[in-house]
Amino acid sequence: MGLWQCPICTYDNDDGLLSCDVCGVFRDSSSVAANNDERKVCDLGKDSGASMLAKSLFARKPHGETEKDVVLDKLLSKRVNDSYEKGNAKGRFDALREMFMTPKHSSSINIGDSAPPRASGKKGILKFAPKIDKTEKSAASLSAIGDPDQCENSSARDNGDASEILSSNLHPLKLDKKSKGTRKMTSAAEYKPEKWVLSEEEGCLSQLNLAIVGHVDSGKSTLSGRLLHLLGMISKKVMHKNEKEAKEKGKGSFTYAWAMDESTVAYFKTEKYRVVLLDSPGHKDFVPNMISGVTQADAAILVVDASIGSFEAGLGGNGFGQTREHAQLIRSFGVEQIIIAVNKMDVVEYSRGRFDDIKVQLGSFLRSYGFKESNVTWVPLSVMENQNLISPASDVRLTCWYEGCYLLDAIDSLQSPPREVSKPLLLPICDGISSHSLGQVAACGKLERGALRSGSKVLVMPSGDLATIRAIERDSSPCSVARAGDNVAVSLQGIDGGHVIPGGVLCLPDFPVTVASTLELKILVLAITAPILIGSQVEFHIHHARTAAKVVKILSLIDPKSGKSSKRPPRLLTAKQSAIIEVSLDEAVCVEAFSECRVLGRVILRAAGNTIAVGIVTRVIEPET
Ligand SMILES: Nc1nc2c(ncn2[C@@H]2O[C@H](COP(=O)(O)OP(=O)(O)OP(=O)(O)O)[C@@H](O)[C@H]2O)c(=O)[nH]1
Repeated sequence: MGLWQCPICTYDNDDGLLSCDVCGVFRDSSSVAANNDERKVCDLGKDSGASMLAKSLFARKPHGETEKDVVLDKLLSKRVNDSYEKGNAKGRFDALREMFMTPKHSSSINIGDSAPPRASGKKGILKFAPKIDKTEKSAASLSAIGDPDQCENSSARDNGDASEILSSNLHPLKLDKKSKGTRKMTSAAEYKPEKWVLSEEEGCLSQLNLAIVGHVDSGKSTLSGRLLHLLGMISKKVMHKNEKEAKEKGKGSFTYAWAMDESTVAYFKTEKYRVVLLDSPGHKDFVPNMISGVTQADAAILVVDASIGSFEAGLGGNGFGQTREHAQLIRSFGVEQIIIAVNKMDVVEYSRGRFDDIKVQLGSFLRSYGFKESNVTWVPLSVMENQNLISPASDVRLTCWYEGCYLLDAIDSLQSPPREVSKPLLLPICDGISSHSLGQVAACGKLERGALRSGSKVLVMPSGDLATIRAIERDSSPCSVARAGDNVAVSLQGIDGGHVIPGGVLCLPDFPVTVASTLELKILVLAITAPILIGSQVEFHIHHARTAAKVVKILSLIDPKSGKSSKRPPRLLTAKQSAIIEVSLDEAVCVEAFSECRVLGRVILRAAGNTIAVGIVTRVIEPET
């Protein structure tokens, strides 16, 4: 069978196909063999422009199945995965869920109680496999997207006082759509924090939310498990059980990884920080969970496998490496400080040459993604042989050339992330847990702004319902006050559990966040193979929310050098382009323009299992009423 090349994405399609298998663009009818299908192509080809191209995406699906159906099916199947493994929540939150959900505990557990929950955390999950370019242009565009000053020049302004706040359905849980007519009452600038908000707890270490990311099998879970073990956070009993089980299954090397999976805690203390680990398995199928986890990260450890071939695979020579993709996603979510843990150095005999080579190769990618050299720390280590983890290395093959810091030292050298304690409360919900029998509801997530304490009244968005904070838990222990930066589980009173959903937000009643389904975005297109068109269906991610969305307008291209918008809107977007587009979401989300609130203004677009663009919200467009 012959081939024909798509004029748009240049993919070589089998002769029998009427439209491009990759981007859906119709084959030029003049070159199609004279058969029955030819008439169909010509008929459809009477339509013109990008909308016709978009239609072709639907035309090739069998049995009337539309592209949208396919996207939604994918979303649904992914949600099934998500429902049992949350990359961001780790043991504490899973424990809460388990306590509420298992009959064994349901009669006795009260999350307001002071007893810490017994946990059985599941391994967090994540993955994705976009092909990402390293060109200077992409770098410039990406930096521009992450730079708030450059965002100011967009047409964007939040719709402010006139915003009507709608309840909405958000994935993965369904919420009845209803308008509460909630209105913004006060501008954030008018917020005056109460005294208790600003009075710091004495002797309390500041919390550092540390994402652990990297290519599949690079050793993330083994590293996390071993760190927790070395720092005394895993009991001998649990370790013994894991060792036994791992040996029985002939997988002795997984002892530490399993310890991480079953750890009762996923945090430890250093001299400077209470560190919460956000473990993120590297398989590409779990990137959505990784995105949710990374939105909470203050800094990250990117684990790379030093073995010959594995490091290269992680860089994506075959198009499926997660090392680069994870690095780029982390950066696009505002994480600036990164530790590169060059693991499995034992496999390469602790070779200095190999370490330097990895530094050169990966370093150039990191720079192109906007990481400053001063914010990147490189640590050669072997988790298996316990070299350079919580104390200086002892193996002479490493000590003979390496004099830098060990991993724990590198973590303590991270700069304390700025905390917006004196701003109005903002807690994006990464997980909601409810027990109908007990009438209790809990929300989990990182406090991004402000503070909360037991007894405070909060607004739960997008439903717009009021609830009262009943109890707060941090690091598996109850506390009366939590502040910006803390990762907490909060039990709520007076609210229907179905309204506390991942992607929702807890905020102050006088400072509700905006809820909208039509947004203007500034995006950087990654190394896609199919162009983005008007009508393209995408999977839209924003903080912990995700929903299907459609590109409804491509407004302008942005010149990577000048940052200026083109006068004429382009018909489609290809790899490495930066553009302003408008998207319409299937479900409304809690959102603010990036210039107003970074954490609610960063977005990622995915399609067919790949990340196709990263960007920011430049304008929240009022939903039609
Ligand atoms: N030789 C050697 N093997 C290691 C080292 N660290 C981890 N491993 C092995 O690498 C394999 C993968 O480790 P994991 O911790 O499961 O890797 P991961 O990155 O969490 O994997 P995913 O969750 O699937 O992405 C296991 O067999 C580990 O025992 C190391 O320092 N040296």
